[in-house]
Amino acid sequence: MTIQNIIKFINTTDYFIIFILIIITYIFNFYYKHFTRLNPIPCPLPLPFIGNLHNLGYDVAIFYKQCQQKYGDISEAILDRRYIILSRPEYIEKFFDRRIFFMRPYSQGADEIGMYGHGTFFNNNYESWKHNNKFFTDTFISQRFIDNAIKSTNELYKELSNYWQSLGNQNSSNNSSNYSNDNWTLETDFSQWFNRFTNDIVSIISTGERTYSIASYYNTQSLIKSEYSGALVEDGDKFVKSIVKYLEGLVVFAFFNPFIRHYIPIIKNKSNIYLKNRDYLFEKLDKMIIKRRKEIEKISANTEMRIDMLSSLITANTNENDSNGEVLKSMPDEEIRGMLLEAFLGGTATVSCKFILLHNLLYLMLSEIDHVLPKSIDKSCVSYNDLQELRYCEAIIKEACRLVPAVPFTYRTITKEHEIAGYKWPPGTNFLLNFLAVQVHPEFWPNPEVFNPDRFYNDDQNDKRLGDKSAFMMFGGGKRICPGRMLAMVELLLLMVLVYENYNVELVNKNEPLKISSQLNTHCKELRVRISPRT
Ligand code: HEM
Repeated sequence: MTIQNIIKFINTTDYFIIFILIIITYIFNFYYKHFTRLNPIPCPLPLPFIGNLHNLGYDVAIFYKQCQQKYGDISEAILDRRYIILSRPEYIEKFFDRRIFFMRPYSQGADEIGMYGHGTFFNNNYESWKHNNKFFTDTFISQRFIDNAIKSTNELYKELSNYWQSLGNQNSSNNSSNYSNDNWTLETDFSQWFNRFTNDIVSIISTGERTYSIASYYNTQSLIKSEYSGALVEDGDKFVKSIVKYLEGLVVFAFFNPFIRHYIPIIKNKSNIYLKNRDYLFEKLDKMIIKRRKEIEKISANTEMRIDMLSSLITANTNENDSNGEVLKSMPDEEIRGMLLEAFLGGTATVSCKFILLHNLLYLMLSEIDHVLPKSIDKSCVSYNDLQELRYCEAIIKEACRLVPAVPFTYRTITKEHEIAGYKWPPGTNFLLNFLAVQVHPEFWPNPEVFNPDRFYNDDQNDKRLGDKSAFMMFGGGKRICPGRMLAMVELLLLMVLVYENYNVELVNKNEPLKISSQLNTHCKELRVRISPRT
């Protein structure tokens, strides 16, 4: 009997029964594999097809923290694959060994969204990662770039301050008859300003060009418009929104398996929106590269090059030979785009999120700022050395980051057998390093939920655990430690000096919980504050 004849004999009920049998076999196989897996670790029960995706909820980091609370310092979850969740410093320590290059789990989603294999974060090719990482490190840690960042932050702050003053005056003149130029109040959303501020700064440092994104936010709030052309400002607004959207989409591409992304209607639609946003963003970054390439071609050999990462990336290796005398290839545009993308992703929401959560202990913060940088000195001359003296302010930043990490977890995959947390794991096992849970672990932090910067200030506290690098991982660790860490700290300290010295900033709604959510990084959705000049 031919297959066609067999098909003729099968009716609708038979098809239905076959379908049900396939599903039952799949479910049986799924749970068989689950209950006979190597090193079974306590975990929430996964469901066929979706694993533990239904447990993720809106906040991924909270889910991992709950795993620690419910199942202990080692637990596991099935997302696009099995992840072992490590929530104790000793378990994580191994991944911070600077001699080992740990890979990140391969992710088809990261490939689809255009990050896999480029830049550093999702790059598992050691040679290419090393090359790119050196670029980031040279850029963001060199004194020349840091000085440029300080200068640009000062200049941009002046612009921000003018916008606040203008908005404050517009609002106060409407609402009160006895206001004056230095006696105004502005109620506004801090998170919108600083997402844009840090985007503008990272753009200046990375590309030498502004995105005009703070001007764009000012225009949406003000009757008087900024001096920049409408098109530039609109472009800046679209750009910063697209960076934030790209970051938001990363979680869908990193953790949802391809079947769900491609075939489940609501998620498929969302994924398509993120892919469209990727296309816009990549086109924009490509245009920046082409423009700068053309500018560089016109610059004569004797002229000094502008200090920005894009120029360095474009001119890298040109006219140079390797140790064997071979002419080195310059970096392809696709690779440069990957590096720019990571700089924008790393520099936009992470720094701003941290900055806007620094309200606590304002009084102590201000007295240190006034002591190190007396009010009389011109803040636009603040040097890197001055900032290093702000030790209490730095402790505040660290403590805020301990409680609400800007990056609440990271991940690694192993390529050789390793013993971790008392179990032997085969190559290919994926691990989640659960920073959020470790940084409030009661065995390592006394009164973990209490905000107390003294933990990072009092050197003589003699608390051995503070010396344990894996109990506090603001910037991760090992070879893959954040290359933007120095820039991030400088920017945070400088913004603290500039904003809090000159303005009274108070929360509009002191009792309202913070509107934050964590995907791959923590994002502050809104923070309503009341700003007025400090006299
Ligand atoms: C407060 C601000 C910031 C925080 C808290 C932060 C934190 C982190 C953390 C925890 C990681 C993961 C490290 C690991 O896997 O061990 C990371 C990676 C990274 N960060 Fe940052 N970051 C910040 C700002 C920045 C800035 C300003 C940039 C660049 C402009 C940047 C660029 C990167 C890059 C490229 C990586 C990937 C490194 C790799 O995998 O080799 N970050 N960051």
